[in-house]
This record gives sequence, C-alpha cells and structure tokens, in this order.
Amino acid sequence: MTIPFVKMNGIGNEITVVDLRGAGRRLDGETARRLAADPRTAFDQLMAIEPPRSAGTDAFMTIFNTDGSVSGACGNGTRCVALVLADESGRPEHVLETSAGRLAVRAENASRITVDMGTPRFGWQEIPLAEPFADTRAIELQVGPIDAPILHSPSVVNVGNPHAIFWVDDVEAIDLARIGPMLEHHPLFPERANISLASVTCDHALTLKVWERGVGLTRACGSAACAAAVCAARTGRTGRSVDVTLPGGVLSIEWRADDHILMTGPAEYEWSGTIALGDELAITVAEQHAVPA
Ligand SMILES: N[C@H](CCC[C@H](N)C(=O)O)C(=O)O
Repeated sequence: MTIPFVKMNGIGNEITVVDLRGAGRRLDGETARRLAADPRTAFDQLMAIEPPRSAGTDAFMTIFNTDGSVSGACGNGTRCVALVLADESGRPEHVLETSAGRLAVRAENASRITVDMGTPRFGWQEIPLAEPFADTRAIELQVGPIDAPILHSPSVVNVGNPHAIFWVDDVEAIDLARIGPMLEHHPLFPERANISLASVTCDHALTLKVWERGVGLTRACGSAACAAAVCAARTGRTGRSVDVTLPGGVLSIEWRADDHILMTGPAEYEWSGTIALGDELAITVAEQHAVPA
C-alpha cells in the first residue's frame, strides 16, 4: 500500500500531511512513531486526511503527535491541510472534522489561512482536570519553592485539546525544556496537557513559548496561541483580538462575540513523496518545494 505525503510547516511547526482518502485504511500510533523517526517524514504532528465521516464535511483528520498519541486539535496542521485541499479543489473553503468536532477553514493563499477552531471549554471536567476547580482562570498549580514559586496559577482551557497557560514577564527567563515534561505529565492532567509560558505585551499582543503534549518544545503551536489569547481575554489581560508571537512567527487570533475562535496564519510546502506501508516503511521523496531558510 503506497500513500502520498507532503512535508509542510505552520510557522515552523513541523507538519507531515498524509492522504489516506484512497487507501481504505487508517494509520496507528506505532506507524506514526516510525514515520516521526525518519527524517524524510519527521514531524511535530502528522495530519492524516481520511474520507469524510459526517454529512457536510469534506474530510476527517486524525492528528498524531511525535510520540504516536492522538490529539483532537492542531491549529498549524489544520492550516496546512486547508491549503492542500484548496490547491487540490480550487475552492478556498472546506469543512474538516476531528475527534473534537468540526473546523471550517478558508485558505485564500499560502500566506492567509483562517481556521474556525470552535468554542473554548473552561469547565474543569472539560479540560480535563483530575479534581474540581471552580475558577479555571487561575488554578492551584505551582512550580518551585512554596514561598517563591517560579510558576503558579495557570489559566486552563480546552480548544479541542488541553492547555495550561502560565503568565510570566519573560518567556525566555524560565527553562521550559526542563520543567515542561513534569507539567505535561502532572497528575492534575489525566489526559496530559500542552504547557505554555505567555507574556502579555499590550491589550492586543502576547508572546508565547510552548511545550507541546506528545512532542516537546516546538517553534509554534496554533491551538496554544488560541488557548493563550482566549485565556488572556477571559482574565482581562487583553482584548478579544490578539496577535500571538511564537518563536516561528505570528498568528492572529480573534475570539468572536459568538464564542468561536478564529486563527489566521500561513502554511508552507517543503517537499512531497510517497510512503509504502508494510513491515518496512519504504519512503521516497519525489519533489522538493521551497525549503524554508
Ligand atoms: N501537541 C498537541 C497537538 C498539536 C498542537 C499544535 N501543534 C498546534 O498547532 O495546535 C496536543 O497533543 O494536544
């Protein structure tokens, strides 16, 4: 069984898009881990495009992290899939579906792709958390000495996947590579969590650094940008339209009055090829697109 793939990125978030619509099969976590281990298909997320499962949708997406775990959301990867489908169909708008719900997308061109990421869920059981918290704008979780914690009182939200946002003055002043794993796997997060450090610049801008569930430090995380923007607005730190600066670039987030979160940003092709699935993965890179500097 040979399937096509395209290596892309969403402001530096490494994305591999695999087209399973004609394959009559799905991928499993073990195959995803093997593809993550090969530099020709390596990724932060693998976006598997599958045939639609619901009326009114164009495709279903299964989203794998590097460790083979499945996520209900990937903002950067969804923009990449939106661009692939727009280039294929000649239509800018599509409706995608994941395990977390439907995503309306509009790809005007590779520089401007908007995803409706749906509505945020703030209830402690929706994050989910392992114990009740009445106010998820700031929960009791801290890192470091009890009398002088280096991180504390994160905001938590589910935007198709779980996020904890710590508010800091300088995102580079904390060693997120060292404390990320402990927080990702903290018992308070039964489904683990994506961990972000957010520094608010003004009422319409913030800077973000992310330790991603199932991956580690990435250059960008679209769902974390949505999570941080929504939590910043919900806690009165910003307005409802926020430009989020990540190490790989900037995403524009709007938390609309109807509670939907719109994320706008680019997507970039890098190369394409085929994967022969079997006991041995036979990977070929057929075409080199513009490779980012
Ligand atoms: N690691 C995330 C999924 C990908 C998120 C990120 N790459 C994005 O662009 O949203 C999770 O397991 O919830």
